[in-house]
Amino acid sequence: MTLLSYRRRSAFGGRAMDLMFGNVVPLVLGSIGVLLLYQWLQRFRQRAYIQDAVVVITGASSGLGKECARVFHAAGARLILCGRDRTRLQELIQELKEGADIKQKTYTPCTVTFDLSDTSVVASAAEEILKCYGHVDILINNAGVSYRGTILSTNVDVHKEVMGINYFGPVALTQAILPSMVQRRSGHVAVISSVQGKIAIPFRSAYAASKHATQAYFDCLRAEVQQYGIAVSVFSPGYIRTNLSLNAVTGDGSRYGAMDKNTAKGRDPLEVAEAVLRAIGCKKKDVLLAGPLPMLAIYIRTLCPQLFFKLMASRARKEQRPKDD
Ligand SMILES: NC(=O)C1=CN([C@@H]2O[C@H](COP(=O)(O)OP(=O)(O)OC[C@H]3O[C@@H](n4cnc5c(N)ncnc54)[C@H](OP(=O)(O)O)[C@@H]3O)[C@@H](O)[C@H]2O)C=CC1
Ligand SMILES: CCCCCCCCCCCCCCCC(=O)OCC(=O)COP(=O)(O)O
Repeated sequence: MTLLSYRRRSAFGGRAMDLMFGNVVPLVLGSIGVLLLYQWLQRFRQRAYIQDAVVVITGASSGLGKECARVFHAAGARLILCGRDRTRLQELIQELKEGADIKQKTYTPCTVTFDLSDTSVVASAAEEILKCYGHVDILINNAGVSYRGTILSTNVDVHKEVMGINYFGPVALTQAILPSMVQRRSGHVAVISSVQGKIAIPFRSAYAASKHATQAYFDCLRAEVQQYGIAVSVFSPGYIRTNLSLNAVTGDGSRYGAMDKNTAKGRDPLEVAEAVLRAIGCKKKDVLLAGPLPMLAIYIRTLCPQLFFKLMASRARKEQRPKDD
């Protein structure tokens, strides 16, 4: 290497170092700073959105609804807890009071008890809800029931019962609360649907149908009420470790009463509730809270329906075999 080429090279290296420390490093550090600031602002906005907000949660007496009550209470929301069993709701309020963080401003929740399957009482329940704080900021339609059975052995009344609780109940409650949100030009309606609102699997006809109807109704609602400043979030979780399978109804209307393996191995309801809180805080519209397999199933159903139908038919044959035997 000649002296000249060595000098040229070291001059080039020097310029590269100048460029690096003069432009690239400040640019990278600046971008990281902007990103962190953006994240901090997002978190601040999410917290401010929930703090003092009037939040209604249906099905708050157990499972996901109970955990939603915990996380929204801890975040400073003014809760109105709904369910059919006043005693269980009062027990939850006691638990929330005892576990409250003294650094966070929290409110003692109100309760409104009613049966969602009886649409004739939903309007008066909504009035009672609206009387608590004069308005509702966030309505979380969480209450629901599942079903297990073959279509051949299922009474039509069971389909009506499941549709009543999972679909007509939330529709009636939402429509009773909506006018007050429209009047205020503000509000947020959320619903806990399911992966089964996007794909239908065998032996869940009544449940999957009710969740597909839910997805469709709330998608229409989102489009219609955005102009009034009202947000709509649809959540589609996969299996969650709750009493859902125990409380499921069967084809003859009796309680299924067993803890399914998939439910027992499902996600922790507290973790799901935290994801619901975060997503509502940033007004997410459609939130899938499921693992890779249900996600893959949704893609296959959309992009390659013939394969999905084959897979489901084979699943139906396999699952039915032990029962037939
Ligand atoms: N667990 C899971 O794997 C998944 C659940 N989901 C959905 O999450 C939601 C919550 O279910 P989850 O917590 O798992 O199940 P749980 O059975 O633990 O809770 C269901 C809740 O709904 C309430 N409820 C049921 N029927 C009625 C009714 N007729 N009127 C009023 N309230 C009623 C129950 O209240 P009460 O005390 O009065 O019985 C209970 O609080 C449901 O919509 C479910 O479809 C979605 C995906 C997966
Ligand atoms: C050749 C590629 C193979 C890929 C296989 C993909 C097909 C896998 C099927 C997966 C089905 C997932 C079903 C998930 C159901 C679910 O999470 O439901 C949530 C619930 O609401 C639970 O209610 P349930 O009453 O059924 O417990």
